[in-house]
Amino acid sequence: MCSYECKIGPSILNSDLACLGDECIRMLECKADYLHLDVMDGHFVPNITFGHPVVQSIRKKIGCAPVCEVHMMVSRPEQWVKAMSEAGANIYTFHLEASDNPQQLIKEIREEGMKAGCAIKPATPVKNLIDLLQTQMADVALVMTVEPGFGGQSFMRPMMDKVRELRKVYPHLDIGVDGGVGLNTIKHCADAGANMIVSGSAIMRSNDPAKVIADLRSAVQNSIQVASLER
Ligand SMILES: O=C(CO)[C@@H](O)[C@H](O)COP(=O)(O)O
Repeated sequence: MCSYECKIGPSILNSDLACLGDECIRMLECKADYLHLDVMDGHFVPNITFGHPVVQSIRKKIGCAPVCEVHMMVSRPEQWVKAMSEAGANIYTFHLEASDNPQQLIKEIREEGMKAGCAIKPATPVKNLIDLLQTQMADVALVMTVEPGFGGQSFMRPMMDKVRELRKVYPHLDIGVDGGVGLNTIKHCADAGANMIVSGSAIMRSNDPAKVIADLRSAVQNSIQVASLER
């Protein structure tokens, strides 16, 4: 048996932000496993979204059970750990490129009661992330499959080599992909070994988001099953 499970996390970046709370509820009703909340500061990436006050409002609206990952596309990610934990985030995913001391940051995130995720941009070698994980294990490794900053970009298939490499070294780790992931690209992600699937426009812009989520899930589950049989 494979020891990782498929989890689908809609990115709400491309939703109607005027009704963000309702959009989050809609995604959970469509059987999303978690919500992926894109936090951007206009410095680490050329776009601005929202911070911990909005995360707190979302938490109030959705209740305490649903899992929220905050994807911190910000410089100095260590400065928001406590605030995001108090706002109700469950997974705090920072960018390796943005942190001076990622080992320490992972410890601080856990001390605040959250899971720690570490993301890498397309130009960052996967070796940098593996080196970090060898010294300080994280809970989630997130491979960006677009340049972070905007939804609706094209999937970068060469990033699957990074996912494959991570899966080879860490058979039990939660490995995420983020950017341009939809029904046309999910098989590449699933076959490479990704199990946390962040998908924005493919879900949010569909007339039947529940079906997109179900189809993404079965693609990943099929690959997990095949991988189990090959072992
Ligand atoms: O973090 C990001 C972009 O920076 C992503 O979460 C996107 O928001 C995903 O949207 P799609 O590429 O799936 O439309």
